[in-house]
Order: sequence, then C-alpha cells, then structure tokens
Amino acid sequence: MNVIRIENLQKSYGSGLVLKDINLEVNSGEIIGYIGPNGAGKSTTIKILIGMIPDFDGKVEVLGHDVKSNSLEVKRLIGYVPENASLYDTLSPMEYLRFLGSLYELEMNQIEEKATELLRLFALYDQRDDRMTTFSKGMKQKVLLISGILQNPEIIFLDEPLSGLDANAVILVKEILSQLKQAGKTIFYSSHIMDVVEKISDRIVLINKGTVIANGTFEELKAQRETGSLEQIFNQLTGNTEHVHLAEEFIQIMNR
Ligand SMILES: Nc1ncnc2c1ncn2[C@@H]1O[C@H](COP(=O)(O)OP(=O)(O)OP(=O)(O)O)[C@@H](O)[C@H]1O
Repeated sequence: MNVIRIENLQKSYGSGLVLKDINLEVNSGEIIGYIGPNGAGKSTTIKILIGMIPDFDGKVEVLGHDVKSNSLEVKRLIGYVPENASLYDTLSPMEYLRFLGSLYELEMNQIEEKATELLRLFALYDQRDDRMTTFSKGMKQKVLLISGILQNPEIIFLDEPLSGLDANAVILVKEILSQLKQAGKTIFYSSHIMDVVEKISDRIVLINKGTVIANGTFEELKAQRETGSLEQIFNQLTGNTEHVHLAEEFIQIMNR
C-alpha cells in the first residue's frame, strides 16, 4: 500500500526551478533513503510532504490525504525531525516537549511520562529542566528526535537526523529506526552519511538538481555500477569524480 504518492512535483523559488519533475511512491513500512548533493532539493521535498510548503505544482498525497488541501491532517499523522537543530532553545527540553505534545493534543500526563523516559534514554534526564541555550548541537538534536516521535506517528520524516550525535547516540538511533521499521512505521530518511543510508534503507532515492536520477535497493544500484559503496555510486552518479584535483587546487589557492 502506498503511503506517499508524489506525481509531477515541481517547485520554484522565484525564477529558480528547484524541483523539476519528481515522481515517487513509498510503500507502508519502507525505509527510504533520500539522498543527493547540497542544494539538490531534499529538504524542499520533505517540507512539501509534511505540509510546510503549500505552493508547488503537481500532486502530493500522504496517507491518502492531499497535502495541499488537507495539510493539517497530514501534520497530525506524521513526525518530522528537521535539520539544523532548529528549536525554541530558550525553553527547557520538558517545556519544549510539553508544547509539542499539546500541539498533537496528547494528554499532559502522557506527555510528561513519555518525554521524561525518552530524555532518560538519550542521557538528558539530568538536563530536562535546563534551558537549551546552553545545549550542544548533539543535545539539541536528541530533543528534536524525541519531538519527532513523541506522538507515535505513522510516517517519520528525518532530515539529517544524526547531525552532531556522538557514536553511542548514532548506534542507538540506527537501532531505533530499524525497530520502528519492524513495528511497521514508514521512514523517509534524508542524510549525507552514506554508510548509514546504505545500511538502513530498503530503497534509495537519489536526486540531483531537482530530478530523481536513481531509485532502487542498494543491491540494484550496485548492480548497475562497477563501484562498491553507496558513497562511490553517489559520486559517480552526481558527477563528482574530480575530488583529488579539487583538493589539490584548494591547497594551491590556500598557499598563494
Ligand atoms: N526559502 C528559500 N528561498 C529560496 N531558495 C531556496 C529556499 N529554500 C531552499 N532554496 C533553494 O532550493 C534549492 C534546494 O534546497 P534544499 O534545501 O531543498 O536542498 P537540500 O538537498 O536539502 O540541500 P542540503 O543537502 O544542502 O541540505 C537550493 O538551491 C536552495 O538554495
């Protein structure tokens, strides 16, 4: 069953067309690794899917709801972990999670219990009432991860979710994602950390300059190329095979 359907999606900012013609279907229970170079349009796609960007061309449905005409229902059903640790950091983690939980109309005692326990699992229990202005990037990212799953959503959209996390937290999040998948959740996962995408994704969708240029399992993508790792496939498909020369040029300019 399709839980995400994207048909002929186009998105412009001013005169610049950043999503050219995206067509994509995601099945229930799949982990999609959504990858591409900087500026390819990954975050823009995710923001359209979660109903944050309403002005686009084409048809986008999430869990059977048209995101343009029914974005509130979509927002109710999905979880979103944004990139760049963007949260209200003058609040404490508990205040932030109470606020988020109440937007999702969760019971206050349920929010208290779940938030406290999830913060404990991420080693943030002792800081649960501290203002997040003093938090490191990774500590903020942990709070964002909790806020994306607090309401037990059907689909979880993660935009660079491992950003700033230490090695222990990365292992924990990878395990959480694979157990969420086993529990039937659909995960739309965008990241630049190729070895993690390679390991956790059922299907990898590679976009470049606003267009899907590859869509398949890691084994399928590998079978079409001579190269072995997803990082090498990514470099080959997005035309970046010049990194040694680029690095030499970089150092030469630096030394001038
Ligand atoms: N609010 C905006 N106004 C104008 N242009 C924007 C805006 N947001 C994104 N863009 C442009 O749209 C393009 C796609 O950006 P997007 O953030 O979706 O890329 P991305 O694939 O997520 O990149 P990254 O890997 O660097 O996070 C870029 O050229 C970017 O400059």
